[in-house]
Amino acid sequence: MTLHRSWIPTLVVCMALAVTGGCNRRPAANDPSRPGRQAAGRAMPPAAASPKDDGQWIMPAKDFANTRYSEQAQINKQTVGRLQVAFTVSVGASGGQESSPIVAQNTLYFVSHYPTTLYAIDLTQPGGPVKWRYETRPPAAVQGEMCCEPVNRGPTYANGTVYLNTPDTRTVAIDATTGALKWETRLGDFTRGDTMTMAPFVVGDKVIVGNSGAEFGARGWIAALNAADGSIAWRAYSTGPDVDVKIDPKVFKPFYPQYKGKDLGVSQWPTDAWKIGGGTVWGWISYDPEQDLIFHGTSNPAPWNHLQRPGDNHWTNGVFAREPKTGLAHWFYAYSPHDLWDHSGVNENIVLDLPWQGRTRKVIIRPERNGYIYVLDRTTGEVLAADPFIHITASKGVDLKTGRLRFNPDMIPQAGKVIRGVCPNSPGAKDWSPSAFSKATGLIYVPHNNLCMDWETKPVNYIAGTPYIGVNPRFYPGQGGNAGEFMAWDPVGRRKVWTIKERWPVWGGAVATAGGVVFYGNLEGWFKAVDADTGQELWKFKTGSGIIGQPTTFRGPDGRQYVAILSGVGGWVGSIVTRNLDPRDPTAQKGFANMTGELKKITQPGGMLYVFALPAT
Ligand SMILES: O=C(O)c1cc(C(=O)O)c2c(n1)C(=O)C(=O)c1cc(C(=O)O)[nH]c1-2
Repeated sequence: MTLHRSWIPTLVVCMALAVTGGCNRRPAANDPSRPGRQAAGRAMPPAAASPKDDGQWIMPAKDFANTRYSEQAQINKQTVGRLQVAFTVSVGASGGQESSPIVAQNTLYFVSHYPTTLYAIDLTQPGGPVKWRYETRPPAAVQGEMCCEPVNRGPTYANGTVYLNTPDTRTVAIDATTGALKWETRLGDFTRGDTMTMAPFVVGDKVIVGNSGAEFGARGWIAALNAADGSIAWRAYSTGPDVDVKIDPKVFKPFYPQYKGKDLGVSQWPTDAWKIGGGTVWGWISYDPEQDLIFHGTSNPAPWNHLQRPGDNHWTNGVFAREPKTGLAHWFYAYSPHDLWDHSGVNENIVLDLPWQGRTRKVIIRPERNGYIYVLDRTTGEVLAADPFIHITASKGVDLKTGRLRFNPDMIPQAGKVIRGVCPNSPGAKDWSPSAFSKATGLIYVPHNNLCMDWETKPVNYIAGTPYIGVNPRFYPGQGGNAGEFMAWDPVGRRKVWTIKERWPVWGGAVATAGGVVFYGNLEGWFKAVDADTGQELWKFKTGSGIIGQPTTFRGPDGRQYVAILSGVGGWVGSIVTRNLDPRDPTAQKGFANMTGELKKITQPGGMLYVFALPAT
């Protein structure tokens, strides 16, 4: 663990006070439950987007603001060392387990890797028996249509219904009590590379979902289904004419001039290339109830080989603010216009009110794949800051006047040349693995990577339903040799506060709690609790397989606090293990096999839910 210099005095004081538990008590002014909390000089989500914790965890990101913060504090810095397994449940499938275990009405729900089964676990009974399971049974052929394994990022709960997506593009609504199917809606054609892995996001009476498949030339979209019957309320594409993108000039007011003009989703592409141009919506969605706007990312343009698609490739690799009821876009910002490196822009946008130059700004904060942590004004899409959080060679910063990423001219891929030392690589400084924001510390906890690559472009033809990439990449760890990190970032001071170096990319999510503890897992299978202020390791448990899941924490029917995590290596980073790939081809696993051969010796496939609690007294 590396502690940044400015925090060393605090740590020394903390260590001196440790006997009295001094550092665990926050000053009253910092109490997140205190009225007027926005004025405390630290970032804070708006109360409507992150209401007081009721002990449940009904959506993967915990709340509309995407904080992944729990006010449960039974498990805290003093007690966490006594955490033990309360029960385990087999997932019934191996392959990457990315689902969050969500909790509503004394039932825990999660979705397995393919064959994508939804489980309901009874929390009122000892040992967590399975109440019911719902098998979605996607066709086996879909497994070959997914870039990074047929993973699933979890179910979501609203008003007595559990919603999930299937790899073959169905959104399914299940009665939360009985496990009976309420409705299912098919949204695409997986034989043409249209698939789904993301967790649905419910706002009011709309279930909002998006597709995967940019690596197969799928055209990206986000859609809202009516919760009552699954009918499609609207669908907005990430490429093509304004009418398809749901851009209406009367409503769409982007901050920067490069987003103004008619049908830029057509003109910023070679003829017809937008039809197979990616921009899928496979990541996280957040919501600001004050403005009644959702924020969602769009993935990389297809193919990865940028020589085949001159132009800014609107509206890929950016973030849209949209009305949840109509889908109409209010603003857009592109993190990586004319993407060079598969810097798929779908990471979480955490909704915060941030003290900024003497006033409070309404922002979203976004740790981005290209290596910068962005602060955007969420009312306009203006970039307030874009600070690097890892060593970057691929670009030279973001021009805050124009909002444009400044590519490093020495690194621009050319035909017939291998570009070496590109940092970050294509999974980026941070892939989908979601961060947590703590209302207690005001810090953002970011699971991320430290990876670089060599990149060789080669022409590729589009053949529906087959990979459409056009690059031979080769990945390796970045500066220092550690391929992953887990860091605490101060959004007000705009600096790393501490960081924990991990040998492998950190591919799972994080949870922060009022107990001053942060949880995350690593690819070796260790599930860890660290001190939210200092990063000091407080507890760890070795699960049966590498962890790429999202932890959650909740209050059980017995009044005790529980922490849940799915273990099960896989996803892009772990498919060398689950698919038993041959590491002698350095470009296999889309470049990862060059560095993940050893992972096969360290962990094995296998899916298991682990639920931890303090010993009952
Ligand atoms: O552009 C896309 O459509 C798309 C989809 C997915 C996915 O749905 O899993 C991933 C990616 N891209 C991607 O770029 C990526 O790094 C990635 C990692 C993973 C994973 O589960 O480990 N999925 C995906």
